[in-house]
Amino acid sequence: MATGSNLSFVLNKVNDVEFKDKPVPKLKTPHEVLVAINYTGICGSDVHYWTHGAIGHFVVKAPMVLGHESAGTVVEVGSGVTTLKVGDRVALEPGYPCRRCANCLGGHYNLCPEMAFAATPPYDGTLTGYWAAPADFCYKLPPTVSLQEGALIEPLAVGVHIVRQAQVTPGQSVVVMGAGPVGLLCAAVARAFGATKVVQVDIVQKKLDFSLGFGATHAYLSQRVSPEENAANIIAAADLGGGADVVIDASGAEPSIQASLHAVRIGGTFVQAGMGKDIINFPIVAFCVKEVTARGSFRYGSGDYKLAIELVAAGKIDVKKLVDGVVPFNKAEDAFTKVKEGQVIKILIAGPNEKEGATIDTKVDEAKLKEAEAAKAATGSTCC
Ligand SMILES: NC(=O)c1ccc[n+]([C@@H]2O[C@H](COP(=O)([O-])OP(=O)(O)OC[C@H]3O[C@@H](n4cnc5c(N)ncnc54)[C@H](O)[C@@H]3O)[C@@H](O)[C@H]2O)c1
Ligand SMILES: OC[C@H](O)C(O)[C@@H](O)CO
Repeated sequence: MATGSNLSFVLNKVNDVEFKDKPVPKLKTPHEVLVAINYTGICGSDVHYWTHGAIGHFVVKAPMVLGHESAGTVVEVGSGVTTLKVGDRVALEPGYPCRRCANCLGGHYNLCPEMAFAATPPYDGTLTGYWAAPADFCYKLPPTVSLQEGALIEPLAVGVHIVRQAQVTPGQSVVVMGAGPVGLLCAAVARAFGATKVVQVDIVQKKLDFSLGFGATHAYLSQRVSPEENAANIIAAADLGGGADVVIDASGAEPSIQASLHAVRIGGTFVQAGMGKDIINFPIVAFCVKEVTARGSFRYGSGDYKLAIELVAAGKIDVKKLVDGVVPFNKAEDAFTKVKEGQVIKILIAGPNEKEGATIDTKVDEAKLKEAEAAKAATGSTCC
């Protein structure tokens, strides 16, 4: 049961946020659980809604709670829930599809037109005390994965989906345009999938310096030259021969999308994940004569959260390295400012019922950890 406050971080309108105590949500079906939010990361989209009030046709027309990168602890379970119990620590998948349309039934629920996604207007987000959600969209964290890592499963699942769209296989070369959280995670996932050369590209040197200790094997600082020249430099920097097997755009920037089509090899794959300008100039002839396979990538779908958790549990991706700090709930606006100013890669906001100033995650249960290690030794599995 909920025993704390349901203080929420609400965006009223552009550059106008406030803390509001809202009623604790009620379970709407027997298949839902109530989760006390422990930690929430800030996504670029949260900051964009705060500073611009809209992303594309999603417009903030009424006050909306921000946040969708969260992990928490189950405090109540509906009568039909068999997979979770009170006390379980979970990563929240924050978008709820209709489960009935052709996309949902065809296995692509992330493309559901009826998707109710947290902190995408008109739906409230997870920077709140308690969150009611379908149990099957709450993923139990293995004892070896902390709640702070749990809050990073959402952006990692974005990276997993992108690299799956790219169909990266062992031994391939991958170029990732952009070294923000999404690009960094794409590079790390590509390495975990067996890519042997992963080139991170950005316009900010300090982001590239970080990338080399995270997922990338090579880094390239994009220059103010033509896209063809930047592509040639990328190819030379990592000795990619005729070009990269896969190029992922995680920047949304027009010059980087153009360079992508010149950096990919003949017959290679290009995935567009960055979301910048709606309309850009695209090097259509390079795309055509190389017979490039091009795919989009949107959020995450079947199996992406599960794999993201596996990658963290197995020690393949150390998401903690992305976290620059943890702030108490009442410092949420400062945290948003730090992200807006580019001072941090990721900053976590503790839930309103976490101890004031909580900066250290102590939620790993030692007994459960030993139990899991024994199970892992017996089965080779890393999952809960
Ligand atoms: N497809 C999806 O489901 C999905 C999900 C989350 C985010 N996104 C999008 O993915 C992109 C990355 O997200 P993020 O949170 O990492 O954002 P971010 O803004 O932190 O990262 C973008 C990076 O691109 C770099 N960049 C800008 N111009 C560049 C250029 N010409 N060449 C190379 N790099 C350049 C920036 O310096 C920055 O580091 C954004 O466009 C975001 O909207 C997409
Ligand atoms: O991680 C998923 C993305 O941040 C969301 O799609 C965002 O744009 C909100 O709608």
